[in-house]
Amino acid sequence: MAEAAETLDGWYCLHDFRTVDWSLWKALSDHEKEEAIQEFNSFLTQWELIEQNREGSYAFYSILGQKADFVIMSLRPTMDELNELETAFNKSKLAEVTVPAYSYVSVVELSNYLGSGEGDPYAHPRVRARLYPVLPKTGYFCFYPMDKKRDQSDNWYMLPMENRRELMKSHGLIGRRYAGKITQIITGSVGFDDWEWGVTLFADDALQFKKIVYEMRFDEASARFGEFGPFYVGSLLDEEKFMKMLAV
Ligand code: VOV
Repeated sequence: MAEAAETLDGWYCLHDFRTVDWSLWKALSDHEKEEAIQEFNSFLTQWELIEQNREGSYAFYSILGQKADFVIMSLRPTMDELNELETAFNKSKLAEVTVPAYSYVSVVELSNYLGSGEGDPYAHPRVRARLYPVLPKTGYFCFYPMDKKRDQSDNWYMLPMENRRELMKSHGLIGRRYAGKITQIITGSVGFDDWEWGVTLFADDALQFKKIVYEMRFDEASARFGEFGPFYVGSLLDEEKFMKMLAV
């Protein structure tokens, strides 16, 4: 049996994609619309406070195309907290006019392919900053789930550790060329959701998503072993932009 990579696991993660039912939204009175927006803004204030207290983090983006209208990505120390957050939103006035479009459950993950360093990795400030991150508020967001292949001839899980390490090293070198342009959050989802990882990318130039994903397609770790789910891409939202989006 090939040696399993060891993972360091950080905050739990929920990507919650919603579509607005515009007919329902338009049918609300101005007062009801105002109430729904105020209630949602109070969620945003809560999430910001939690982020400032380093008890979790969030990202709020509109989604381009027909797959969804917006996404709330949330990080919390436990799945229970994510469950509470999701239920609280579901009970809100705004949720009444949205339809669930897609969701993804995972946990922030780092592997030991490129070494685990000295001592307790969970005590290391640089590791902690990656396992318990403040999600960037860049202009653009991209999310997709992915697997590593388990075919007869190309089975990632049957490769010796040493080979996988070499492949991840090459993957990491490509990634490093995007330093300052893209921040990646890799979340593991084996046992939690339908794919093995969630890939969330943040950038101020949306074109960099295309560039990195394309470049990685030529790298063996992705070229031979990567299998990909649906892609979601969109722009940063805040109270003001969301109000503009909802204005009818
Ligand atoms: C933005 C840049 C970037 C950088 C610097 C980077 C670096 C690294 C390193 C150093 C490592 C290994 C150690 C660790 O930290 O876990 C990883 C790990 C991983 N990556 Fe990555 N990745 C990037 C970006 C990046 C992208 C764009 C993708 C999607 C691939 C594509 O084809 O669409 C991806 C995927 C992954 C995955 C699924 C894993 C886990 C694989 C596993 O088998 O465990 N990743 N990644």
